[in-house]
Amino acid sequence: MYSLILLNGGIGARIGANQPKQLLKLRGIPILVYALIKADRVEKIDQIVLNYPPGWKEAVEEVLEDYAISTPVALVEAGDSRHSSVAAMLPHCTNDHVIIHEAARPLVSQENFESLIEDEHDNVSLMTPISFTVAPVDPVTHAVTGSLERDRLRNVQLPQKFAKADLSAAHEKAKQDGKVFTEDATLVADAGHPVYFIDGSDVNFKVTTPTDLRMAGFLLRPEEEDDD
Ligand SMILES: C[C@](O)(CO)[C@H](O)COP(=O)(O)O
Repeated sequence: MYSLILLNGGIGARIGANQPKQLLKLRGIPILVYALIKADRVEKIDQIVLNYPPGWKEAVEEVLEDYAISTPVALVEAGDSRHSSVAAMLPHCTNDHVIIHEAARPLVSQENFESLIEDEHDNVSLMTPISFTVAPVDPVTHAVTGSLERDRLRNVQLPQKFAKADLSAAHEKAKQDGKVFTEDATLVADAGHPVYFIDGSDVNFKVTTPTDLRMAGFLLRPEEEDDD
């Protein structure tokens, strides 16, 4: 069985709302609820560890009361970084295998979770091929400093699954080395544990900007409004 670490602790500054973006409503439902509902349907997830931005515990508790999520949910206050949040949530996980997802990806599907679980490897991330070009640059001088081979790059998505022992050891190592990562697949791989990717889906994008918010509202099918 799997514990789901559901990252919900950001304040979503890039959206410019007066509340964390994951509490904003899309088609009448808080963004956070879409991922909760999908995870709740996955038979092999028997625990959800959910964090909340400091000061927003009651608001998140109200959301949980309003939607009938049957999987037990443990609430943990978010740290001041993604690293510290994941590290603080890990000890609450009751299983040896964990899945990490983020509330800001409301278009995740039940199949996304299940394809990870079905994969034979312990440490696996959804990823998609890149359809554009990524260039290394010097952000100060605006000089282009090289080139990257597109076939050897992937857009890292969540959800991801990990052996809890590998994830804990990798977090400890990153802390000791003073290294910062923007997600956990590269953090675990950097610590020397094998990590693999399987195909994600373009639809499972992260809602970061006001434009993303509009696109997500457009793509969320009315069928999903009936799920609560
Ligand atoms: C985890 C992530 O969504 C992978 O694509 C991304 O790195 C998150 O970035 P953020 O700046 O923490 O929103």
